[in-house]
Amino acid sequence: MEYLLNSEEMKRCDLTTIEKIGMPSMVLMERAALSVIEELASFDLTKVLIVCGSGNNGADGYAVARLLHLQKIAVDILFIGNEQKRSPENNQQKKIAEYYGVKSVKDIEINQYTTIIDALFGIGLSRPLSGKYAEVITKINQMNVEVLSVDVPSGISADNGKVMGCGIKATKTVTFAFNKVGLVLYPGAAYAGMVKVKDIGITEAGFEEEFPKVYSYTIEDLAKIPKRNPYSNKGTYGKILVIAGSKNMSGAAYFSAKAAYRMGVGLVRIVTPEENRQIIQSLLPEAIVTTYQKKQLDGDWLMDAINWASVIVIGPGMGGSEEAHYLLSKVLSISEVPLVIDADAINILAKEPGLLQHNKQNIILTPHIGEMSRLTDKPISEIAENIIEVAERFAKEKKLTCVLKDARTIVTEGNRGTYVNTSGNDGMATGGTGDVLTGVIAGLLGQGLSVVEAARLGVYIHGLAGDAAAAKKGAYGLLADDVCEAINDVVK
Ligand SMILES: NC(=O)C1=CN([C@@H]2O[C@H](COP(=O)(O)OP(=O)(O)OC[C@H]3O[C@@H](n4cnc5c(N)ncnc54)[C@H](O)[C@@H]3O)[C@@H](O)[C@H]2O)[C@@H](O)CC1
Ligand SMILES: [K+]
Repeated sequence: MEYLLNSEEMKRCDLTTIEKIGMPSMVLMERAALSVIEELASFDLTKVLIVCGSGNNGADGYAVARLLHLQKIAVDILFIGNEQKRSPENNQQKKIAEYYGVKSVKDIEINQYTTIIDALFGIGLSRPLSGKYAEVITKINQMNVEVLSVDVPSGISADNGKVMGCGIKATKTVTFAFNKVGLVLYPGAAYAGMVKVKDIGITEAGFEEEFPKVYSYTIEDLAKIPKRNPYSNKGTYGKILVIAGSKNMSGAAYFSAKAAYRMGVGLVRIVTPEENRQIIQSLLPEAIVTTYQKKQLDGDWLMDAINWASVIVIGPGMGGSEEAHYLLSKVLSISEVPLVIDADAINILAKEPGLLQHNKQNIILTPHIGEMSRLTDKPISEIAENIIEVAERFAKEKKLTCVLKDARTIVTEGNRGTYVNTSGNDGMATGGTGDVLTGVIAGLLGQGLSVVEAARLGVYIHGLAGDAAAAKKGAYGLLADDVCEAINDVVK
């Protein structure tokens, strides 16, 4: 697990470390500068320019300049800011750098530098950039030179990854103590380049009682996958009912069901229109197939299927027909088991939110941004820009677990910690991968994970499977089936 801090949380942690724990600010800064030097090993240091602002991010820049200068590396400092507004540490670092004879310049000479170090703004950025700051950032971005950003690419909000007017496009960002939300969410993640989190002596002790709200998973979290039991049978690992597919649309049911099997469940039963029987049975003979015909929905078969299941997936490829509507309303009103609601079932809910009145607080809803836009009546751009807040508010209001799918998928119950997923790649932006996700989540539910844990871990595993598949086949031609097949590279 990795915490993702916002600037307020990081500032509080800095302050506690300095004032309560007693670690001197200048010691932290020296370690910060040394960690930047370590990460410069792969850069061409023939001639380095360090752009410094007037706060403590700029102070880090002066310290890096001095350390490089003392290693006999040619380095210039360009100060952009207000002399009167320098922080105490900035003044002190400037004085030390000047004592050792580090050179300052007044402007950037194009084509002179092989590396630029960006120490204009870090977590202290508080408003959009304009004037001389915007000018220098635009100039740096236009130069064909590698850039290392100190802590945060200047102009990117550490809170949410938004570009505040303009932002440095870094090759690498060296961030201190903990990763930041704004380096993980887009567009910030794209501006940050490769992100390295460096220990500078600030630890979780600095959180005191109040831990950061947002976090991500790392490979160690795979230990949360339930262990297999040597004394078990196929009923032990869950009975998953997948209500999916419509006439001419059988793939979604197949992907969801197959992913659940790949994730380790014992039994999967697919409920789908009669037209899909043959194709599903030949694609996935392991599945039990129950089919229905138009206008033949009533009857014991549906109750039997619902009562049989320990987990239900509903929606993939189901369409918006009367039958789909009937199935969803039945499941929502009768079922007591965890539900994964996706795709067409989400669109039905968007039109008829009253169907959620029977919500037994065991629902995982997995909208992508377009579906969330239909659910909330908000424009897609507004959702993309406020992805964490939108997911949290929706989950809290509807009392469910929301999996808001995007390049960085959010998983939240609304009031506790919020998960931001960092696994996965752009190859997964292809038809069917969402169906695979429902199967992975259902598989984890079937093996006993809580609703929110299955959602978080499912999203993480699904992304890792996408990464494993892309490593083998490349991102361009990735198919949902490749992601499905790669689940077992992740879960062994
Ligand atoms: N001892 C410490 O406090 C440590 C601080 N560290 C560094 O310090 C940074 C935080 O320092 P600060 O809190 O001083 O913040 P910054 O250095 O990020 O910037 C703050 C300054 O920029 C001004 N500012 C904000 N937005 C502006 C805008 N749009 N246009 C013009 N001016 C603007 C603020 O008024 C303030 O003067 C971290 O990102 C990190 O790099 C690290 O060295 C770790 C230790
Ligand atoms: K910076």
